[in-house]
Amino acid sequence: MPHSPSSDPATSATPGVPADRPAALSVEGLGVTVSSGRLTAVRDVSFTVGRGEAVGLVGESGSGKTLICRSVLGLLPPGCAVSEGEISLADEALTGLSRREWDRVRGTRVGAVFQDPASYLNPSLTVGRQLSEVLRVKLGLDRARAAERTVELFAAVGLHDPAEVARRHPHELSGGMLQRVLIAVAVACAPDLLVADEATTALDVVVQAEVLELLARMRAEHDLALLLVSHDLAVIAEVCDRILVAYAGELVEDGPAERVLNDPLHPYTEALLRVATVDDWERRELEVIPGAPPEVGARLPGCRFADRCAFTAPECLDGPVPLRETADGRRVRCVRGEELDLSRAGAHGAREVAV
Ligand SMILES: Nc1ncnc2c1ncn2[C@@H]1O[C@H](COP(=O)(O)OP(=O)(O)OP(=O)(O)O)[C@@H](O)[C@H]1O
Repeated sequence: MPHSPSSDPATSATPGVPADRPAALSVEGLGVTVSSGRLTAVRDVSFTVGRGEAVGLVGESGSGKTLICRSVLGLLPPGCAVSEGEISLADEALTGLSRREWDRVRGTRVGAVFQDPASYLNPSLTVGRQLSEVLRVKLGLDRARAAERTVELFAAVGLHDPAEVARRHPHELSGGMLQRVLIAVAVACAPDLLVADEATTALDVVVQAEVLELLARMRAEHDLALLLVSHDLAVIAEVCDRILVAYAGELVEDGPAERVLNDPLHPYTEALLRVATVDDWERRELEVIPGAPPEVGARLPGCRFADRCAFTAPECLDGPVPLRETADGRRVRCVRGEELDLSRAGAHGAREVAV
């Protein structure tokens, strides 16, 4: 059974979470340093994912998406660390957990699926054995019950002939099958939250659609919250209720998917959507917006997007720009956010975009 929130869950008072949903995940003022603390790669990141909600995280390469996900999973690479902020599940603070406590939380409270499933599986053990071990260690099932449950879970993620699949080693399975195995491992202990970082990127279009459908089904059946990172805006648009836009290590926009996609408030979001040709979902990847984001850790006088933005005014350089809430409950990190009408035909958020 999924865990239920404690008596004092984060609630609708938290920006971004709909009134009827308690938060499954809250991230408050997250900062992440890289290069052994010398550079700040993620700063002032605050967001929530409500129970059963699917939240997409988008942004150019290097904007900090993976560091944010790995902070939530307690899996930052060597040399990287959470330097500021709080991360909590509905009823449990995660910041500062010991390695042992993280091992308990991962799998039971939070599951993860990444781009390259093979690298998260042991090549010398059958996939059935690997899932059975998780069930025995995390849920205390005995050998027979764990083996039985493994086959049930493989069937639940749509693997045909699950008993036979359980006897195979990772190299005997296709990429789509491996991703289903990893999803089975990730949801085996009924976590509240699944973090999927480019989980469908390496799959062909048909298998990608099947895996997305599987995630949607898991979410509906188990009230699972999803934090989904993808370069593919079509994937985000299809799956997510809400979209977070990251730029240069900060969140610059947070709002309902439909509003963010059709009426963006931040010039970066508008530029991102335009280069991805919002109406043309066949183009799978975001193209690069002309110009370059600031170097990791660069200290700038104001908005980090200012030198690529067509709307920069003197006030944009008057100190760090906070992520502020708008009248309609969205959030934007732009001093001119509500004054600009970016939905107008012909509005251009970024300079020098070839038309
Ligand atoms: N292990 C590391 N050591 C040093 N710098 C790192 C490390 N991991 C990430 N960074 C830096 O932190 C910034 C954010 O990286 P991150 O991987 O989170 O970006 P991303 O948005 O996920 O990019 P992509 O879409 O390419 O995966 C990048 O500039 C990156 O160079």
